[in-house]
Amino acid sequence: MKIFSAKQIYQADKYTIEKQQIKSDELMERVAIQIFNWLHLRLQGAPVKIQLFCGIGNNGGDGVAVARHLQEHGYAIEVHIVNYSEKRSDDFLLNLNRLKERKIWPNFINNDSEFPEISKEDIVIDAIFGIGLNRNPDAWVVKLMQKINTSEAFVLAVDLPSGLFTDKPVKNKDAVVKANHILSFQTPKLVFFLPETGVYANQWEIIDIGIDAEFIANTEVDYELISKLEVLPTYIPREKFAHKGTYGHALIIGGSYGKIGAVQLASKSCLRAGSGLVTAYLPKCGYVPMQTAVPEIMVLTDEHEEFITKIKFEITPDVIGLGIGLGTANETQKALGNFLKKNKTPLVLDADAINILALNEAFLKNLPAQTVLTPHPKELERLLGKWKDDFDKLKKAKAFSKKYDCVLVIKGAHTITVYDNKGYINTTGNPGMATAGSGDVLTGIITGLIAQGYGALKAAIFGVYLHGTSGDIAVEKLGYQALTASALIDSLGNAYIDLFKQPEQPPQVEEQEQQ
Ligand SMILES: NC(=O)C1=CN([C@@H]2O[C@H](COP(=O)(O)OP(=O)(O)OC[C@H]3O[C@@H](n4cnc5c(N)ncnc54)[C@H](O)[C@@H]3O)[C@@H](O)[C@H]2O)[C@@H](O)CC1
Ligand SMILES: Nc1ncnc2c1ncn2[C@@H]1O[C@H](COP(=O)(O)OP(=O)(O)O)[C@@H](O)[C@H]1O
Ligand SMILES: [K+]
Repeated sequence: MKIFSAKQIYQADKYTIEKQQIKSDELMERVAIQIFNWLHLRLQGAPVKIQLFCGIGNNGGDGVAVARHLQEHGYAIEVHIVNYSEKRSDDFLLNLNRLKERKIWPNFINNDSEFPEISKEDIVIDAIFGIGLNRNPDAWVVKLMQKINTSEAFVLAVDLPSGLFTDKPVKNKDAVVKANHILSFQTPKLVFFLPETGVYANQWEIIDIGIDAEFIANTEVDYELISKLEVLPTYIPREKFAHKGTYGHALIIGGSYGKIGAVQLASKSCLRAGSGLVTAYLPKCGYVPMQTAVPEIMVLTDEHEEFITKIKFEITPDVIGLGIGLGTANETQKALGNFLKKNKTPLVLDADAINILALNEAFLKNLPAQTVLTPHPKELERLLGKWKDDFDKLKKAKAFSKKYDCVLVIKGAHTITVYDNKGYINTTGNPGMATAGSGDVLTGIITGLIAQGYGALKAAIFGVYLHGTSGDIAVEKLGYQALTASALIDSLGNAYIDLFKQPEQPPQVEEQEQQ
C-alpha cells in the first residue's frame, strides 16, 4: 500500500473531487459516515458519553459532521470547538451550520479556563488537527491535549492524532494526542511507523473514502507499506522437477569463541528459508557444535581456533551471509578487507561485518552491487553517524544506499528496507522478537532467499516480512516473553503456508447513511 505525503493527499482529494464531480463537503460526508459506522457497530447505541473535540479546519469539520450522525442515532454527545484560529474552513462552517439547524449547540473553547471535565468512561473523538498542522499548537491547546491524554478515556483520532505532523518530527512531546485508535483516510501516514512518533499511534485502520483509483495507481511515492498483498507476487513457487541445485548454495560466514550459536541460527534459518545447500564457515572451535546441532549443514573452518583470520574457500556459493557472531579482532577485520577486494558473490552483511565496515570506511567501495546490510539501530548509527530525528535518519539512510548501491534494512518494530530513494515498511512482527538471535535468523532468511534466485531488494523485503510473520505465529503459542530466535525458525514453514491463507473478512455494515 502506498503511503502518501500530505501534499499528495491534498492532490488526491482535489483530483477526486474534480473527476467524480462532487463537492468537497461530500468527501467530508463520506468520512463522517464511515467514522459513524465504525463507532455505531461497536457501541450499538450504548449510553456512553462521547466528547468530540473539533478544530476549525477540515479535520474539525469531519468531527462536527460525525457529531450530527451520532446525535441522529440518539448518542449522548458533547461537541467542543477548539477555537485555535479565526480561519475556519468552508466545509467546517457548513457542517457547523448543519449542527445548529438541528439545535445542537457546541461549546467553544478559547483558553484553558474553558476545558470540560473528561471522565475515563467517556469516549473522546480527536478532530482538533489533521494533516494541515503546520506549526506548533498554542500553549493552551497543548494543555487540552494533556488533559485528554491523562483522562484515561478511550481516544479515537480522526485521520491522525492531533499534533502529529505528517512529514516532519514532533519537537514538543507533550503537544500530541495519544490515540488508542486512529481512523486514517485512504492511506496510513509515515509517522505511524517511525519509532519517535509511532508511540502516539497505537492502532490504526484505513477508511476508504473513494479516492480515485487511477490517481493512487499513477502516483509515485517515497514509502510503501508491505503486507501480504505486496509480497505474494514475488513468491517463487517450487518446480516439480527441481533438485537441490535448483535452489542455490548459501555460505554463512561468522562466529567466534562463545558466539557459535549465532551461526547455527543463521544457517538453520537459511536452510528453512529454502536454500538448496548451506555451508557454514567458522573458526575451528565451531566445527563440532555446528556439525552436531545442524546435520544438514556442511562446515568449513578457518585455521584459527577462536576467530576468523582468513576468508578463503574452494566452493562457489551463490550468496554469502556474513558477520553474525564474527567479532572485530584485528585479524578478522583484515580478513574481511582482503575478502571484499576479490569477492564478486552477492552479500548479506550483518552485525560485526557492519561494525567492521563502520571502522574501515575504505572497505565500503568494494561491496558488490546491491549488497544487503541489516543493521539494528546501534549498528546503523555506527554506519551513518548520529541523526537528529527519524526523518534525518531516513534521509541519511537513502543517501548511504545510493552512494554504495546497497539495500539497507533498518531493523526495528517496523523494519524499513531502503533502496534507491524508496522505503518499504514492514507490517509483521511483534515485541516478542526483541530477543537474542532474532537478527541472526533474519540474516539467514534473506541469504536463503537470494540463494533461491530472489533479487537482493525482493529478498530483503520478503525476508523481513516472513521473519515478522514467523514471530506473529510463534507468539500465538508462546507469548511475548518466551519467544526465542529458535522458535522463529520453527515457525518459518507456517509463515510460508500463511502466505496462501485468505484474510478474514471484516463484518459488513448494512446501513447506508445519508444526511
Ligand atoms: N477535501 C479534503 O481536503 C478532505 C479533508 N479531510 C480532513 O481534512 C483534514 C485536513 O484539513 P485542513 O487542511 O483544513 O487542516 P487541519 O484541519 O488539519 O488544520 C486546520 C488549519 O489550522 C491551521 N493550523 C495549522 N497548524 C496550526 C497551529 N499550530 N495552530 C493554529 N492553527 C494551525 C492551518 O492553516 C490548517 O489549515 C484532514 O486531516 C482530514 O481530516 C477530510 O474531510 C476528507 C476530505
Ligand atoms: N518490538 C519489535 N517489534 C517487531 N520486531 C522486532 C521488535 N524488536 C525487535 N524486532 C526484530 O527482531 C530483530 C532483532 O535483530 P537484532 O537486534 O539484530 O538481534 P540480534 O543481534 O540479537 O540477533 C530485528 O529483525 C527486529 O526487526
Ligand atoms: K485528529
